[in-house]
Amino acid sequence: MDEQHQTRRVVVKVGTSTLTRSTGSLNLYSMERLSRTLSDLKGMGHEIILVSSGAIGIGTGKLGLKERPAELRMKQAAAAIGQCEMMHLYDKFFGEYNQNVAQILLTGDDVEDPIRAAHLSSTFSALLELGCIPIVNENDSVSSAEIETGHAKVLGDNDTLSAIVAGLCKADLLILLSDIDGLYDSDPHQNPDAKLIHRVEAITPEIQALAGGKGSKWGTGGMVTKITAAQRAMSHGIDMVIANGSRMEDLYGIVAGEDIGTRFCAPRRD
Ligand SMILES: Nc1ncnc2c1ncn2[C@@H]1O[C@H](COP(=O)(O)OP(=O)(O)O)[C@@H](O)[C@H]1O
Ligand SMILES: N[C@@H](CCC(=O)OP(=O)(O)O)C(=O)O
Repeated sequence: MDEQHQTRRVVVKVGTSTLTRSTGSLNLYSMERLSRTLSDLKGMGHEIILVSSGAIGIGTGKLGLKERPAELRMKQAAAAIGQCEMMHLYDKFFGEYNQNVAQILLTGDDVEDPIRAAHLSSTFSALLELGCIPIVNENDSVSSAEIETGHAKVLGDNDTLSAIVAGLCKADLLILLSDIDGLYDSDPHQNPDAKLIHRVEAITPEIQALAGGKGSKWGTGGMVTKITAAQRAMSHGIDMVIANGSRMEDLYGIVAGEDIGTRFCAPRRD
């Protein structure tokens, strides 16, 4: 069977910058195309798990606030409002393509505790067996560690969470959709001559040193958390690709193994 037709278990992570516009309002176009493309990939026989950020951003937009709230309890409240809205929209968009979605909200404790992690892993496999698309986010409204910076924490951002989920689900591939084409040799928002790196075979200190912070007021973590996620995915034998969420059609080529974005290549498992 060639790679084009091989069934693959794919975790796709989408960032706030892809789901919301710079004004803070929802990017419905992007959400619809994401839902359609993932539904189509599933129709092609792939198993899909979506890790979606956006709860705080969407909640902030729904409340009509100009900025992400600074106060923790307000961020958690915004997450509770935004998560509900986000799942409502995913249910609607995926539903248009006859796909059932399921919500999974996680904290660091859930993935660190071996019993909870085992339950989680069985739930994922049951959902996939039922033909569902699980949609995962951090449980921001019950855990402060995930949305505060500077804490000792297991999760802390959805890039890391998506790599943990990929490991738990024994995925074949992790794709991080961002507002940028991949890892560059410096932050393109600071250096217009920055060059895209197509393949990374190992996370060296040189690669780590390339990563800068977030690109927009809605994002968190920037490339630093994406490199950490790559390291974790590779340690599970899973390739990770960073690609631009503004070109959802690229997902077909990435799943088929084409040279799109930046591919972090895990050592072969066989
Ligand atoms: N070396 C680099 N290559 C690419 N992007 C970088 C680099 N260093 C920092 N960045 C920044 O990382 C941003 C993407 O991360 P982030 O803002 O957290 O978005 P997301 O919501 O997709 O997680 C880019 O917009 C870019 O400004
Ligand atoms: N869990 C938070 C997002 C955390 C996060 O990592 O955001 P992002 O950098 O946009 O992927 C939320 O749903 O708002």
